[in-house]
Amino acid sequence: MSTTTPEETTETPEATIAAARERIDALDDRIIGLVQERMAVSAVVQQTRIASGGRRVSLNREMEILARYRDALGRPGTALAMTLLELCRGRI
Ligand SMILES: O=C(O)C(=O)C[C@]1(C(=O)O)C=C[C@@H](O)C=C1
Repeated sequence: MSTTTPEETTETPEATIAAARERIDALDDRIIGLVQERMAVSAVVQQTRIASGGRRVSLNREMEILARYRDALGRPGTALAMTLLELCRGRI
């Protein structure tokens, strides 16, 4: 990651924005890949629990996950965790 600021370079604002957007796009690609990986791992947990007589959903575990995201990211973190959980186990 570059640590130079626009003031330290002769880059135009347009070039700085374009370069930063490329990094954002690359980060978003990685985030989407991680979400898809999370969905696959979550499916293994859910299928294993169902196959052994349990329920698809574990509310205690979801409370832990919500708290973790809230502690790290504040209130929007809770919303993000809820969206991730919906992607991973569907709507409840
Ligand atoms: O950890 C589990 O027990 C899971 O089933 C995974 C997971 C998740 O995606 O994080 C999905 C559904 C459950 O309600 C809780 C958590």
